[in-house]
Formats: sequence, C-alpha cells, structure tokens
Amino acid sequence: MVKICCIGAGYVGGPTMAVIALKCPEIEVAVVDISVSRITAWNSDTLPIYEPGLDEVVKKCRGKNLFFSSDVEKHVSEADIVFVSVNTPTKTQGLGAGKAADLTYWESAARMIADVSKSNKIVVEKSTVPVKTAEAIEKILTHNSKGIDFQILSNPEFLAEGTAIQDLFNPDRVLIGGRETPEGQKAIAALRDVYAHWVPVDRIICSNLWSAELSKLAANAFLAQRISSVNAMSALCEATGADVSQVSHAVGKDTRIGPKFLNASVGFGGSCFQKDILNLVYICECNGLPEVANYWKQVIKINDYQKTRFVNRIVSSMFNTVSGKKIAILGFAFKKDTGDTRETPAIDVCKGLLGDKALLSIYDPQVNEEQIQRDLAMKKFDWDHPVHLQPMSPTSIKQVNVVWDAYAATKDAHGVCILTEWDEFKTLDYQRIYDNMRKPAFIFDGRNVVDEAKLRAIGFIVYSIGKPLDQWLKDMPAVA
Ligand SMILES: NC(=O)c1ccc[n+]([C@@H]2O[C@H](COP(=O)([O-])OP(=O)(O)OC[C@H]3O[C@@H](n4cnc5c(N)ncnc54)[C@H](O)[C@@H]3O)[C@@H](O)[C@H]2O)c1
Ligand SMILES: O=c1ccn([C@@H]2O[C@H](COP(=O)(O)OP(=O)(O)O[C@H]3O[C@H](CO)[C@@H](O)[C@H](O)[C@H]3O)[C@@H](O)[C@H]2O)c(=O)[nH]1
Repeated sequence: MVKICCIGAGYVGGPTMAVIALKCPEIEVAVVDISVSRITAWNSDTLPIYEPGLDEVVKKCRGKNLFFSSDVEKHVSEADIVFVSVNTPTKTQGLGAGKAADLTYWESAARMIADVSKSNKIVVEKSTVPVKTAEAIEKILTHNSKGIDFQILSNPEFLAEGTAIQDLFNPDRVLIGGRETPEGQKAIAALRDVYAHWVPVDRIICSNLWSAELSKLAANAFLAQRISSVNAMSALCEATGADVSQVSHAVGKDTRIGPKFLNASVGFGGSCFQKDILNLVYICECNGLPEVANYWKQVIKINDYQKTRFVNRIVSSMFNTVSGKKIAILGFAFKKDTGDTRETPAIDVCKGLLGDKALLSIYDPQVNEEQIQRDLAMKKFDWDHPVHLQPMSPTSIKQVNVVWDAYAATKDAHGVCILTEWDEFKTLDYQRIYDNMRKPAFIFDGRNVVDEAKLRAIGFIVYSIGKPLDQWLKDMPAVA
C-alpha cells in the first residue's frame, strides 16, 4: 500500500489530503502537525477550518485511510511520498524583512525528513515557496541523506478558500514540476498517478521545478493584478459618474479578457495574494530586476489605497469624524463562505476607524470574538505562524464589540459597513435596520452587495464602491 504523509494540517494540507484519501481508497494518507490543538480538532466533530463540503469528505475517510496525528516523525518515516504544506510567512526581521518568504518552518520540516527517513522518498513542495527553494531543500536532504534517495517535486496548490473542495474535485489544472533526470521523471509519474485517480490527464501539467514554483507566484500575481486594476477603475468611476459594475461587465465580455475576477471591492485579502506578491517583488530585486519589482509592487499599493480610500469616505461623509459614533461592521472574513480572517481588508478598515475613535460593533457569521480581537491586536504578518507560536494579545480592544446578529450590530449605529459579501447581507430587513439607526443613516458597501436604489428609497445615504455618488457624498469629498 502506498503511504502518503502531509506535514502541515492547515487550510491546504487538511482539505487536499482528505480529497486524495477519498479519491484513492488504496492509498493511506496521514496528515501531521506540530500543533496538537489543530490535530485534536481534525479528529473531532468540529474541524479546525470551515469549508463547504469538507465535513462530509473527512467523515467518509477518517479512520479508514485518512489519519490526523501529531506523531510527525513516525508517519514521515513510514511514507513513500511526503507533502510539505507548512507556513511560509513573510519575514518580519533581518534580510528581506517585509518582503522575503520566511522558510524557517520549511527548513525545519526538511531537516526532520532527513533525520527520520530510512527509505527512499518523494518530497513534494505543496507550500508556496520562492523560486529555487527545491534546490535548497535538495541540498539539505542530500547532505543528510545516509544513502537514501530523495526526489523533490513542486506541486503548488491553486485552491481558493470557500470553494476548496470543489476546486480539488475539479481543478483547472494540477501542476507537477520535477528534475529532468530519469529519476525525476519517475517521481513525476508517481505523483501524476495519484492525481490521475480523478483528474483528467490532459489537466495534469508537468514542467521543470523552477517553472512550477514560479507559476504559482505568477498565477496569484495575475489574479491580484486584475482586482487592483478594477479597483483602480472604481476610483475613476466615482470621480466621473461611471458605474464600475457596468464597466466590468463591458470589459469582461471581451473573450480575451473574460468576466471572472473583475468585482470591485474594498480590497483583496487572504493569506496568499499579498504575501506571494511581496515574495515575487523580493525575488525580482534579488535578480537585479528593479523595474519588474516595482511593476508588481503597484498591485499592493493600489490595494492599500483602496482600503484607505474606503475609510476616508466613511469619516469624511460623517462630518469628518466618527469619534464616539457606533459603526456596524457586517462581515470580517476575507471573503464569503470561509471563517478565515488572514489579511482580511476588515482589519485595516477597522483599525482605520478605531484610529478615528469610532465604536465598532462587528458581526460575521463565521468569525468569533476571540479571533477578531486577536486580529485587531496582532502586528502585521504575525498571523502566519503556527497557532501556538503566535503572540497572545495582552488585552482586548474596548471600543470593539462582537455580536452574533446583524440587527444587534446595527442597532443605534450611525453607519453600517459591509466588508464581506455574505449572501445573508443581501436579504436583511433594511427597513428594520434603518428604523433602529441614528439619522442620517449611512451604508458603506465595500462589496457591492446591496440594492442601492432600494436603500435610498428607505432613506439611507449609500456609498457603494465604484458607483455613482449620492449628492451627500459629492458635497463631502474624501481626501484620497
Ligand atoms: N490557504 C490557501 O488557500 C493556500 C492555497 C495555496 C497555497 N497555500 C500555501 O500553502 C502553505 C500552507 O498554507 P495554509 O493556509 O495551509 O497554512 P496554515 O497555517 O493553515 O497551515 C500550516 C500548518 O503547518 C504546521 N506546521 C508548521 N511547521 C511545521 C512543522 N515543522 N511540522 C509540522 N507542522 C508544521 C502549522 O502548525 C500549521 O497548522 C503556505 O505556503 C501557503 O502560502 C495556501
Ligand atoms: O473579483 C474579485 C475576486 C476576489 N476578490 C477578493 O480577492 C481576495 C482573494 O479571493 P480568492 O482568490 O477567491 O481567494 P483565495 O482563497 O485567497 O485564493 C487565492 O489564493 C490562493 C492561495 O495561493 C490560490 O491558491 C487561489 O488560486 C487564489 O484564487 C478576497 O478578499 C476576495 O474578496 C475581489 O475583491 N474581487
């Protein structure tokens, strides 16, 4: 029986391995992690991550050919294929701080693999890593190999959160990079056989190692660039009276451009886009390509601009101060259908409003108070470390109140900000919300989910990203 072990039971390792176990009943899959609490949660009825469809897949395989364990060394030593799906955070100190990927966790996983291995292994990079990481890992493994043969493959993951199971069941492509030697090609074939259990072979792309590593960074940079492009347009739409939804629709109808990923928003979030672009920028700089680095840096700059612009709109339209005013925040996750808050634009918007002394009442159907307080207290990039190594927040922020209902959040509020596109925000009883708010009552829609005309008819002053402005907002221009 082929044995697979995945180091890292996170958003990628957990769902990816659960799907491999489901689709390949004759393969034994073990997912291991240094975080005991994560493993305990994977073995319980409440999984550590919320992802539609994940519970069913885990329930079908857990205890049969899918195991979650904190006995990392045992499972690694027994495996034929070892996936490494650990954190690759942005460095916060030292060379490349604020940009370069911190490979501490990757390196420690590689050294552990070398230490405990007694048989030949294929080691698969699942984490997103800088180009040429495979070479570094190869050096660590071969210098400590005790005669064991290690083949390194790059198999980046393209799943998006909220649709992870769907994406894993039906991927646009699976990418496998390996050495162009006979042994490298044999390793590629072995991994291809695993995916071929359910992925059509024409969607399994094989390449050299460096192309596979770079393709992951490139794909995320292109996706994020589309959002920054449409967000840049949204600012111009507000200035000119154009409507960004109409512009996106018209532009996306061009089959060369396509309609996806053209929704203007308060900014992109999530654990990957910013981190991976910063990593790409650093690699360009290290390779003596400052123009290319600056080109990609702009994608992040526009994203930061969009979040600041949103906060400035709120404050300026509410008579240039939100001090002591209750503002309801609807949605805190970085997108709908996930409880993940990593790099969510809500953190920057909330911090901006708190900086102007607002009182925040936050509601998100999947994010609890402890998480929100941690996020608002944490320093930039600290979130991307194993949970038990993250600094604890010393105190909770008193101006922040977390509630479990949109109506409680909005009661007596001066303004409402929609920061995640949860479906339930489309069908709220906005008349009831308006009746219970202070007047004038404002709605700032950072996701373009509400029907502005209906809300205006109720009496709200409405701001929707990239849409023609109310007279009120035109009269109170925001400083960009
Ligand atoms: N989240 C996504 O949607 C996504 C998608 C594609 C790629 N990625 C990439 O995949 C990687 C993992 O991302 P994630 O979102 O799953 O992160 P995560 O933080 O959810 O999970 C990583 C896990 O690795 C564990 N870990 C760290 N070092 C370890 C070690 N030495 N031994 C055992 N366990 C260890 C941590 O405790 C943690 O549970 C990152 O490189 C990320 O960029 C993420
Ligand atoms: O038109 C759009 C599409 C997305 N977003 C925002 O962009 C962010 C990222 O969304 P999405 O890409 O759907 O989610 P992620 O889970 O971050 O997935 C991205 O990052 C993963 C990690 O690398 C990759 O595997 C995926 O392919 C890539 O889509 C979220 O805040 C979205 O709200 C927009 O603002 N407008």
